[in-house]
Amino acid sequence: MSELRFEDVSVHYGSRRHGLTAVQNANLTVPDGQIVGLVGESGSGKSTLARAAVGLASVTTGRILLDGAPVPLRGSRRPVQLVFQDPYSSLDPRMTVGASIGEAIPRRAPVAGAVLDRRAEVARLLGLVELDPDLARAFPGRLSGGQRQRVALARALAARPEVVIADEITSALDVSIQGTVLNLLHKLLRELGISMLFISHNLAVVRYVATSIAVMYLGQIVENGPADDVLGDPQHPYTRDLLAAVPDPGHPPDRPDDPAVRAVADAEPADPHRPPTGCRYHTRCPIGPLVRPDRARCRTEVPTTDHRHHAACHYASSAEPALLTGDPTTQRSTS
Ligand SMILES: Nc1ncnc2c1ncn2[C@@H]1O[C@H](COP(=O)(O)OP(=O)(O)OP(=O)(O)O)[C@@H](O)[C@H]1O
Repeated sequence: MSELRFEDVSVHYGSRRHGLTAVQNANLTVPDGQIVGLVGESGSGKSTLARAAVGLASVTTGRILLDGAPVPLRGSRRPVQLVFQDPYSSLDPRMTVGASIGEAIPRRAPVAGAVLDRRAEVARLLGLVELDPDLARAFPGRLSGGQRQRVALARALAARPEVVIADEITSALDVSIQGTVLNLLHKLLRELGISMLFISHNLAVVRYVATSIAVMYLGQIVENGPADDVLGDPQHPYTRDLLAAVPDPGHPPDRPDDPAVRAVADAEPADPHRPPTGCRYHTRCPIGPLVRPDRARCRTEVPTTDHRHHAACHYASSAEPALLTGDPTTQRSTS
């Protein structure tokens, strides 16, 4: 069993007065053997949550647990591994692929044959990520982006992790290569029984791999549940907006002459140093006080996440987004 659990995790950067809370009270579970997708726009705190799980960012409050115990961050056993977005900067250009992967293999007692063992282990790891073992002698400069990302994955697997956190690992790749890397991930996790937190700003990619999905906005997880529910019946207006942003030829575009569309489009992006009070999305929300003055509570009251699949919105059950229904005064009130 390998379950990664974030319990009420907050991460604050900088000084108490002038810093910024990049993650606030995040609760998230990556169950054994499952892929959980974490989505949200740039700056929402996804990478910070990932870095906190491996000790690269300090947890200010809350706990991160692996099977109920704090994640080991020191020593040779590193059961949670992070794979970064950029395969160009995550590999040392002066080291061969084999040396890079070999370096990540935990040290064992220095016994005769250990060098050979290590070489065999590097070959096994390259095989796992479907690369030719001869590439061990190559330098990263000779590899394509997709090959580098496979090497980065092999490095993570060298530690025999129980959980892998993949942070935007396909974002820098050509679309044609993204699919093969995603298929490889699927296969590996099934074969090795590894759990995964898969971070992406791209809902279409997350939809492809994840069994459940958490949505982050401005440091908070605003919706969380089984992938089919979150994608098929999104409750939080931010999730709906993310979904609407995924190109869908069968869907009519928003009407730019709609006053609600204009009000939301004209809204200033929120400042993470001074996040909005109440619901953090209220300054951009298409069903909030921006277009519905009677929903002033969104400005002051923090919504709880007690809806069907955990959406932090006072009006989560008001199914139609204002953007698509036009005149806000004719909308059904659910308050
Ligand atoms: N080391 C740091 N010091 C101060 N602020 C930081 C640091 N790292 C990130 N931030 C800030 O924390 C917030 C969350 O950033 P984070 O990188 O976690 O978001 P993200 O959702 O992963 O975005 P992206 O997809 O662009 O990486 C942002 O406002 C960012 O500017």
